Amino acid sequence: MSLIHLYDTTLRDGTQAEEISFLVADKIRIAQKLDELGVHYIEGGWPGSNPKDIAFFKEVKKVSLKQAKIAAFGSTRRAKTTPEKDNNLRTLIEAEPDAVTIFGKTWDFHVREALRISGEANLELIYDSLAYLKQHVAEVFYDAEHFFDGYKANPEYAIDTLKAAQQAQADCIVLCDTNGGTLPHELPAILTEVKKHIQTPLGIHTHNDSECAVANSLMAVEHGIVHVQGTLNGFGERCGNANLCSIIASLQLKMGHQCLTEKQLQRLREVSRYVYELANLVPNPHQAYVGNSAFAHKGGVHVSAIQRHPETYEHIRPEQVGNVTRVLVSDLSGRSNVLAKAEQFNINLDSKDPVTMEILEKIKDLENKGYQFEGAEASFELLMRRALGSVKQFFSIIGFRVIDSKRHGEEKPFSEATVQVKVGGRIEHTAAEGSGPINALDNALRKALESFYPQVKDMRLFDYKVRVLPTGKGTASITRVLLESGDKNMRWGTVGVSDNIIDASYQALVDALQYKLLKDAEDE
Ligand SMILES: CC(=O)SCCNC(=O)CCNC(=O)[C@H](O)C(C)(C)COP(=O)(O)OP(=O)(O)OC[C@H]1O[C@@H](n2cnc3c(N)ncnc32)[C@H](O)[C@@H]1OP(=O)(O)O
Ligand SMILES: CC(=O)C(=O)O
Repeated sequence: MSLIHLYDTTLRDGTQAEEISFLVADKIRIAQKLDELGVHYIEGGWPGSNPKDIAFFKEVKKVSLKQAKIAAFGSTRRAKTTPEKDNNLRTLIEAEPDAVTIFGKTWDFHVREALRISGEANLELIYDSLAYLKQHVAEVFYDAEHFFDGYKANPEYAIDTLKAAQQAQADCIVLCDTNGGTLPHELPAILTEVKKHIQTPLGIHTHNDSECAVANSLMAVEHGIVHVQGTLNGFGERCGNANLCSIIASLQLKMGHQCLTEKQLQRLREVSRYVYELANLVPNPHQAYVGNSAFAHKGGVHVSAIQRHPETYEHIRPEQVGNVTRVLVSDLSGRSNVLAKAEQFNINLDSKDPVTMEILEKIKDLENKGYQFEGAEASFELLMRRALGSVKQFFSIIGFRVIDSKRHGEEKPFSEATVQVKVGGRIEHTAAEGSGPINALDNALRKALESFYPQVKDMRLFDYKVRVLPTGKGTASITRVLLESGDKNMRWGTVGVSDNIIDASYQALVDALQYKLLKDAEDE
């Protein structure tokens, strides 16, 4: 199978997404990751747009990339000037990239309305901008903006614009579904027609407005396209660009195209998450191939089958893209879920052991009360170990009291908690203040335990989520609290449920502390 060139535009079209903006340093770090992943071209930005993008092209020269080529993006020249005098083309050349990509108009409607010039003048813009760039830059790509809409409106003119790019010796002509409205079944006939007129290698650049960006890209490859543009995680203008993570995995694992090495493909999830991290966005758990839920099995029937053979409910082996199989526990679980979790936690449990059924019934009962263990595996492990009688009672709480007072309108509320903790035969009675009642309780619990277990100081709270369960009881509703705690070695999730938010938080805090002490004791 032919080599498909992967062209990443996360740093350009990706930053056209509403919530995304990268610092220059972040752009450089992402470029390095993309290079390690093995993409062939990295579009770094539009130097004619802003100083940050100019700085990127300066800075990227200082890092040594293993194999990726850096591309700069811009448009054809402005109508009222010549290529030599056009500011945008000048900045593209001054950026000294390995490749330049410029977009031009294909759709006669855009030529009329957006550029307000004649069709003939637009053909000249395309031709002389590309021909000029070819004299200065090693590789020049042409993005035929709105190609599919333009072709549907006026096929002859759309093909003429591509011919102008071909005549100017563009190295690749990229057909863009700029508005993202094209559907996969439309592509084969259009591509067959294009290939009758154009011998220059063809590329594809799609947007996801009809949720078909990846499908359109794959269909295009199936019909002879050799260069695929997209962004990591599908970041991009409006609904986003074609998600390169999905494209790479499908091309390589399902369509037989060697884009990356096997080892590089195994880093797909890591790179996807790295880009989320630098974009300051929470990863989409349901993202194909690389998401947390992509190989997470919840239904008991599924879990039972994957334990017999993973392919029964997994379309690829998750480790091929650096992901892992996960088994979830919920009220949709059967014994297989419990047994799979026991194995994960190194707990010996037999399917015929009555405790297995007891644990399963307990989970279903707790889920019915509002508990959820998918984000609270530490609470679930404690539940299992408690059912088996195999967890040490590091401490017990005799009681707690939380006071939250605001004595007059302008005063900041004051929160204080007292707890009584018993460890062995000793009772510790402590009080602590906090920013709000939960924080005060957290502080008091830790303070009480620290004299017995100094390692509690290392524990940090990373996330605190409260969900009001829909009972229709207003402020008397049941709340579920999910905590994410951690130390220098790991992170763990715990859960509490109550019609009293402080009690729900208390349960999750106590589980978090118990789990920390349990894991530290195991390590010792
Ligand atoms: C499909 C895509 O995603 S293309 C990429 C879109 N990305 C961006 O626009 C982000 C970066 N853009 C920018 O920073 C700015 O828009 C700039 C610096 C490029 C241009 O800024 P301005 O000069 O103020 O123009 P403005 O943003 O209003 O854009 C309209 C101008 O672009 C021109 N233009 C649009 N497309 C093209 C094209 N393919 N070739 C030549 N000129 C074009 C229009 O004719 C118009 O020029 P005019 O005002 O002289 O008639
Ligand atoms: C070039 C480009 O980004 C587009 O047509 O969507």
